[in-house]
Amino acid sequence: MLLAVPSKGRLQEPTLKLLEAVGIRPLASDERALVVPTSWSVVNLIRARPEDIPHIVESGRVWAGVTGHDYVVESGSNVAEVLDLEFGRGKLVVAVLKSSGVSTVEELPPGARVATKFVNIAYNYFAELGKRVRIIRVTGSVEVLPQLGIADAILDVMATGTTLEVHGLRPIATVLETSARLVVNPRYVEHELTKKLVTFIRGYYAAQGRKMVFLNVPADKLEAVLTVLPAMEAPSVTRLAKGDVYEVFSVVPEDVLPDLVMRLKEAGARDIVITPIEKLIT
Ligand SMILES: Nc1ncnc2c1ncn2[C@@H]1O[C@H](COP(=O)(O)OP(=O)(O)OP(=O)(O)O)[C@@H](O)[C@H]1O
Ligand SMILES: O=P(O)(O)OC[C@H]1O[C@H](OP(=O)(O)OP(=O)(O)O)[C@H](O)[C@@H]1O
Ligand SMILES: [Mg+2]
Repeated sequence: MLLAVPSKGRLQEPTLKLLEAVGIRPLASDERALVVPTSWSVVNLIRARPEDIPHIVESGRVWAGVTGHDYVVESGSNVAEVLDLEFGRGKLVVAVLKSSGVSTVEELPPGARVATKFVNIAYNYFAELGKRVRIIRVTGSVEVLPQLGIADAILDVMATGTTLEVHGLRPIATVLETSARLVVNPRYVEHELTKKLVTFIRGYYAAQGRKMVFLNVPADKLEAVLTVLPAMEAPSVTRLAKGDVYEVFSVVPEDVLPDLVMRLKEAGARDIVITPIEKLIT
């Protein structure tokens, strides 16, 4: 399987971190290598620009990739977005200079110049509104153009809003929400290897925010402890080799742990061990 990963920018590091967490470690010999073998021998990474990944995956030679939803829409490529990877979250907005006095897209004058690198999204957005604008294609650093008098508005990614603020801009409309997605060529969505990759990524995300809890409980306290201990199905209970003591373990939400541990101790639990979960395949 060839899997396209961002070669730069905001998505590069979280994508490689996710793949490592799933167990797919790049075995790159050379930093500049664009084809990288991995610890999953059947998976090779292709390092590509995020905006190019939808086209590359649509070609079919590369089965799958990680890129932003905005680039999938912009490309118009026929790829399946099988997972929202929850990073690279932002939204595409139309923004204008605060000093322009414009506060809605409707107030933009006919023929207003809109600078963006998302030309197709912009064209479709304004066409649907029936708003005549002049779209100016740029490749980046869009936010500086209005104050230079080169554009009346921009259509670009906003996350915290800092870049807009710094350039005296105000968002006046949200065009779409975006985040990193696992995109797969439609021919390979049902392939065993794709299913394995999706299962392991889902397993990693399901494990986030959960911990394993192991504890020892004297037999006469077992009932009281079990009423306090949450579980996905039910806690596991095994009798220790000696003494009238049980070992109990369960998967619990991480955020309830501080109160839970105190309640377990009060109910009679002891030797409470808390461990992380690498993956939780449900
Ligand atoms: N500040 C941000 N916060 C969250 N996601 C972002 C942010 N900037 C970009 N993204 C998302 O990351 C993806 C790739 O954008 P990225 O910035 O990494 O590359 P690029 O913008 O194409 O290149 P460049 O950064 O050189 O302009 C896009 O889907 C975009 O929506
Ligand atoms: O709303 P904010 O939090 O300010 O983020 C939005 C900015 O981030 C990105 O910039 P750029 O692509 O240059 O940053 P990156 O290299 O980290 O992706 C994007 O193009 C915006 O300019
Ligand atoms: Mg960027």
